Amino acid sequence: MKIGIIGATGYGGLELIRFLHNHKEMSELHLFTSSEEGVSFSHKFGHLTHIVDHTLQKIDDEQLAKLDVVFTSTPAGVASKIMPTLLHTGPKLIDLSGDFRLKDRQLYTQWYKKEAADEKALAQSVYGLSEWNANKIKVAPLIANPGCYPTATLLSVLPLIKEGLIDATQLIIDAKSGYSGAGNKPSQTTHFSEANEGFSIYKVNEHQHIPEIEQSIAQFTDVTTTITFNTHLVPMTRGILTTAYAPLVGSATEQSLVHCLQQVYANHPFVRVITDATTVNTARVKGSNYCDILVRVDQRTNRATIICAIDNLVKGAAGQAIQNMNIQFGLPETTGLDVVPLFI
Ligand SMILES: NC(=O)C1=CN([C@@H]2O[C@H](COP(=O)(O)OP(=O)(O)OC[C@H]3O[C@@H](n4cnc5c(N)ncnc54)[C@H](OP(=O)(O)O)[C@@H]3O)[C@@H](O)[C@H]2O)C=CC1
Ligand SMILES: CC(=O)N[C@@H](CCC(=O)OP(=O)(O)O)C(=O)O
Repeated sequence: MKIGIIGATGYGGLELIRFLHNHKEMSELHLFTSSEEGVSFSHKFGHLTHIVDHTLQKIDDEQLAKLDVVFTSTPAGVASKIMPTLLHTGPKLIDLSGDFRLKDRQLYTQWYKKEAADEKALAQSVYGLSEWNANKIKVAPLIANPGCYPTATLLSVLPLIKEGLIDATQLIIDAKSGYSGAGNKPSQTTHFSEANEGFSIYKVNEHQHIPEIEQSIAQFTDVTTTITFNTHLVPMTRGILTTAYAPLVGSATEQSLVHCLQQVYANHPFVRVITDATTVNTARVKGSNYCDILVRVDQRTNRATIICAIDNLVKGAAGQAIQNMNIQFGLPETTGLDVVPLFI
C-alpha cells in the first residue's frame, strides 16, 4: 500500500508514522507539508534518524491521487478543503480532524467556528468508531476518525445505553487529557510554567465534542440525549481518562453492566474490560491502541460510574485511524498496531 500523510509534522502525523513503519502492508510512505517543503524529516525529528529519512513534499493533488490511502492530520477547516477533490480519484481517505464528523453542517459551524465541509463529501463520510461501525467503514471512501474524548466516552457508555442498563438522558461525563491533545502549536495554555503543576478545566460546557458524542449516541443506540460534558488538562503529555455517571435503569446491577461490556467487546482485541483491578490508569495504555474500561455501581445512589482510559494520540487518533484503514483493506485490525503499552 502506498500511503500519504498530510500534517505529518504534527503529533497525530508522527504517531501515524510510528505505527505505519511497522505495518507489513505498506510499500511506500509519502509525507506532505504546507510549510516545510524539501525539509528532511529525520533532520527535523532526530528520533527518526535512519528510520524515516524522507523529504517533506508539497501537497499536490496529482501525487495524492496515485496513492492507496491518504490521511489528513491537520487543524480543523483544512481537510474539508483537501478531501472533496480527492474523493473517488483513487485513494481511501481518512481524516483525523473534526471536519467530517458532524453530519449537520450548522452544528459544525456553531461548535468549530469554521465553514463546514461540502455537503456531498460530508454525505459520503463514515464515522470511524472502529468497534461500532466496521461494516460501513469497510466500504467507506472517506472516514471521519472520531475525536479523542468521544472515542473514550462512546466505547465505554454505548453498550450500556444500547442495552438499556443506564439512563443516557442523565449522562454526565467528566474528562481529563494530557497536553499533547492540544497539538504541537505552542500557546499560553500549553506554556510549561503555566501548565506544569496545575490542573485546569477548559471550554466549560462548550467543548466541540459535545455534539459529536450526542450524535453518536443517537446513531448507535437510537437514544436522543443532551449530555453534560467537561474537559480538564492534566500536567502530563499523553492520555485521556473519562468518568461518566448515569443512573441505573430497572434491575440493572454492576454485574449486568460488566457482563454487557464483556459480551460486546469479546471479539475486539483493543478494548479491555477491567475486572481484576480497582483502577484504570492512562499509563497502562500509553503508546498503545488499547482502551481500558472499568465500571462500578454506587449502591447508595444507584448510579453507575463508567471509567475509560486511552492514549489520545493512539486509540484517540492515529491508532484508530490505522485500525480503520485495516478494516477498509480487509486486514486484521491489529496489523501494525500490536504493541505493548509503554507504562513507565
Ligand atoms: N492531538 C490529539 O490528541 C488529537 C488530535 N485530533 C485532531 O487531529 C488533527 C491533528 O492534530 P495534531 O496532530 O495534534 O495537530 P498538530 O497541530 O500537532 O499538527 C497539525 C499539522 O497540520 C499541518 N498543517 C497546519 N496547517 C495546515 C494547512 N493549512 N494545510 C495543511 N496542513 C496544515 C502542520 O504541518 P505542516 O506545517 O508541516 O503542514 C501541523 O504539523 C486536529 O484536527 C486535531 O484536532 C484528533 C484526536 C486527537
Ligand atoms: C487537550 C486538548 O486541547 N485537546 C483538544 C482535543 C482536540 C481534538 O480532538 O479536537 P478535534 O475535534 O478538532 O479533533 C481539545 O480539547 O480541543
